[in-house]
Amino acid sequence: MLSLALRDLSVAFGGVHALDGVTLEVAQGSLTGLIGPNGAGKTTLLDACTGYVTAHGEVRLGDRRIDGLAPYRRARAGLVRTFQSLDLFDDLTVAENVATGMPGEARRRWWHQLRRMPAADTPVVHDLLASLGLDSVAGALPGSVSQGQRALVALARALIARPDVLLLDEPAAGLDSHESEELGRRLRDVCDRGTTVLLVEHDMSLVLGNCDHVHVLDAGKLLASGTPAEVRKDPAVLAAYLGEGSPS
Ligand SMILES: Nc1ncnc2c1ncn2[C@@H]1O[C@H](COP(=O)(O)OP(=O)(O)OP(=O)(O)O)[C@@H](O)[C@H]1O
Repeated sequence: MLSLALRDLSVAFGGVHALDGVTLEVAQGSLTGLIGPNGAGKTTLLDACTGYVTAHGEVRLGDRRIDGLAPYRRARAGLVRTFQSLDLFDDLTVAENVATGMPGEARRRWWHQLRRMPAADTPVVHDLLASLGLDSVAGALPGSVSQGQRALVALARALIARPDVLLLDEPAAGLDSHESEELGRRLRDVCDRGTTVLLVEHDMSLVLGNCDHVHVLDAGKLLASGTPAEVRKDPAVLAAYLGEGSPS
């Protein structure tokens, strides 16, 4: 379990300052939300942390500065992310999808030690599926399970790499309110088991109902930070959301 700290992080796309000097911390072991209106820079912040865009500024995982590392090295260091589109493999089962997230070394170890047992059949995959309530659909194809279950499969595929810090990009997109509540409970559980989580989300109930702390971005800048109760009544946050629906 590690913290994630960003210092003066900036990203420009031509003349667009998608991120403009953002400094914030995701405390070790916390479920932290990152919200903001469309185009605020939330996905760009995840891209900058994971090395998918050129950024200036510092990214620290615990005590280690990682902003100079290639994306795969940041993942190896313990920083793992999901993407807005779930990008599950339609022709692989739920368990096989999750196994694709296993670090190559772990996959090879299982493969050799257990007489060529496929990674998807290993206890580590099935224990993770069980912890997320997916054991009954382990052998199903993603197209035959609910959207809520697909979101959990994407979460499991990220968790199988045993990240210290997990970045989630709109995991509740397309979920109904029951599925979103279920996801919130699962995310709390993930944190309680020792993973630090940064949650980018438009679903305000999910963020304000479950997060320990919330950061708010607007036009590439950090607008506010605080507990859900503090952020909910912050006048600057309410103003930023006018016309998009208040975060209350
Ligand atoms: N590859 C790119 N090239 C040019 N501009 C980009 C690129 N990616 C993002 N932008 C711009 O950067 C700004 C921030 O975009 P970003 O996708 O990070 O916002 P967001 O907060 O994640 O939005 P949303 O909630 O709609 O997903 C926007 O003005 C966007 O148009």
